[in-house]
Amino acid sequence: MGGEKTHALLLEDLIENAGGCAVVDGGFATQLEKHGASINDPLWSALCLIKDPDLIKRVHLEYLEAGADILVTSSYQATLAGFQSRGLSIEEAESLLEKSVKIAVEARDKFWVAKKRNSGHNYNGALVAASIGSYGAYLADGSEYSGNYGVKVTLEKLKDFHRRRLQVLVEAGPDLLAFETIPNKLEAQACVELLEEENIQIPSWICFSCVDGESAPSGESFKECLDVINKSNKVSAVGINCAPPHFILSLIQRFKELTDKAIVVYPNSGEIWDGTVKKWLPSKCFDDEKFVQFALKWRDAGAKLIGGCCRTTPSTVQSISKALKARKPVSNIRQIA
Ligand SMILES: C[S+](C)CC[C@H](N)C(=O)O
Ligand SMILES: N[C@@H](CCS)C(=O)O
Ligand SMILES: [Zn+2]
Repeated sequence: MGGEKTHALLLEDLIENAGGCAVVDGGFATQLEKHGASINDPLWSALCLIKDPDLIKRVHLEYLEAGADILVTSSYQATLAGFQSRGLSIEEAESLLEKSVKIAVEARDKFWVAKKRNSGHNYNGALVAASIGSYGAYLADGSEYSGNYGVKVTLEKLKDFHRRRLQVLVEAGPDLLAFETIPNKLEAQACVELLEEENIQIPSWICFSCVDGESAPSGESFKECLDVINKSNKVSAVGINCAPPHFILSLIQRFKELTDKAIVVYPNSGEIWDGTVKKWLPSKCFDDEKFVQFALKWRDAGAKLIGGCCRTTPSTVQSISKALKARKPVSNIRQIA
């Protein structure tokens, strides 16, 4: 069996062992802020890789305790260019990227060793997904929600932007890759081409942002976007993250028509990010109870990976996990070494 097959099975096994639908963690940056971290900065949550790595580990452990089967790393807005513009060397920047994966792996291993000692727990051995935030996240101008990168941003430029970060993250040993808040077809294409060109052997998901409930933020249809992704077997799952929960059900139904890949959804609380003032604005917001009602519908509509994004917390994930795993047969509990 080739390495690629083994790695792809890791995600499939997790979904099966979770009872048919695995739980992704919740708002990572949100939880850092709950603990007092100040991330109003061009590096956003990645600032904590420099300032407070212990807090990153603490937040990962909180999401594991809440029942997350997948931890998404702190690298969403961690980029080589971003770190270098703060005066760090390329070596230091690469080492911070590597650290984002190592911290999550350490948290996962520590948690699992402790849980394995007690029989009767209902946890799965979690996987670590290295976050790869969109180019718009790096720009820090709200363009991960507009998809408007301007005419100068070509396919090659996007591939150049992502390539070295992708290589460093993969070398650090995550279980999978999570492309997040991709706002247009061009960037989806760049991600797919990079996975092929770099011959990446671990599974990945590509998640789009969405601001109208219908299309990618750029206005391009999800059919166009998914046609690009469907061509590659390097992508295991596709979906939506950091969009309002009330958009999700119909998007899952749409995606089911457009792809055979697993569907992953982890929406935000419904608040809207204002990229100019760098604040979450209240909108049609949803509490944990409502989020869970939605999550059950998303599961029934065929989503295989469900979690929360910005403004959701460990309490949201705990509620989702309890609800989604209520039917999980005891014999299915994953016991990996
Ligand atoms: C997912 S958004 C809230 C992340 C922050 C944004 N890229 C910014 O830096 O303004
Ligand atoms: N993984 C990132 C996504 C931001 S949209 C986070 O949770 O902070
Ligand atoms: Zn988010």
